[in-house]
Amino acid sequence: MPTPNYFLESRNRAFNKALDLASRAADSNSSILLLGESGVGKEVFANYIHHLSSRKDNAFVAVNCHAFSEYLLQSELYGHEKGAFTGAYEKRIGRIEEAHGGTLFLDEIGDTTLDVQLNLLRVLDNKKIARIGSNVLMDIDFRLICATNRDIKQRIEEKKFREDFYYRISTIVINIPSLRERKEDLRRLIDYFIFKYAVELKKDIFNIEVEALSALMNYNYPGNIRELKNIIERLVVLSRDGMISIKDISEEIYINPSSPLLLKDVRAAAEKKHIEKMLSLNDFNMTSTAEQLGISRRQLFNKINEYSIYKH
Ligand SMILES: Nc1ncnc2c1ncn2[C@@H]1O[C@H](COP(=O)(O)OP(=O)(O)OP(=O)(O)O)[C@@H](O)[C@H]1O
Repeated sequence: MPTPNYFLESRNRAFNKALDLASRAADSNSSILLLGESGVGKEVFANYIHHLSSRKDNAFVAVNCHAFSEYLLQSELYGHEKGAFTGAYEKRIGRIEEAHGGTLFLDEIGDTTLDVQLNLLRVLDNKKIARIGSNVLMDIDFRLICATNRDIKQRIEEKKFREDFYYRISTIVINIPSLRERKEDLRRLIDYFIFKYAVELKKDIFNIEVEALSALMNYNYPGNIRELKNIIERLVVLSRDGMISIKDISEEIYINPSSPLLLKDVRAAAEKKHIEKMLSLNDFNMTSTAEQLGISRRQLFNKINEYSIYKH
């Protein structure tokens, strides 16, 4: 198994508590339930736990339960014999069987049906499975880690989640905070992803414009680390002359700040964008740009200085 590549250093109390629980639980065989919004790194945590455990040299098998209909999920999990149903042309090993000796990670467990939950409960109790279309029971040994971004307690109240199954999968519950709740880690995560993509994309990145950094630091990241990662990849791809620029940051990032933006900052950002656009349309001719903007050349010159606008 290759060593996974992720950044788990943190100055946040809740995140460090989650890390501490994960490492203390890693070597037991107890079922772990990871809770947190989409994109906070639940699969990364599951993988981290697997690598800290004595099962690390065996498989880590991840299944996204949300990605399958109930029927296909059962076949994905248990596998099937040739001819078990129409379309089963070949024998197929299920994901649970693949996880034998290792770790099974069931993502979006909150989205499974009561039948799927009941079957899994039996497997956990009996430690045996049979492929669909076969009566042969096989002994199976895996460590279960589940994750969800749903409110499971509410699903139980709605009778959409079996309470007995919930207790079975949640011996250890780990809450992973959203990125908004761990702002103190944001700067180092930004640097981590810039470095990661600079290496991957073979681009030298020397600097990040102050405005770009401040926009990234103020955004609220509803998609959490997944969103941050995508934004930085895009910025590194688009970077020129080793510089990450505010120009490549989409508007959406300004309009969803985690803390309210001052009106003067919003005004300044919009003004800067518009001046840049007009300068570029006028091929950086100061006289015609100033004329079209309805300001004097001197005022335009001051704005260019104030907003650090460069000709590219
Ligand atoms: N600590 C981290 N270091 C590096 N990359 C990370 C980290 N946490 C998350 N990521 C990256 O962010 C993305 C989302 O992470 P992951 O799939 O683990 O989140 P999730 O909580 O399981 O999301 P979902 O609920 O949507 O399944 C992945 O590309 C992952 O590699």
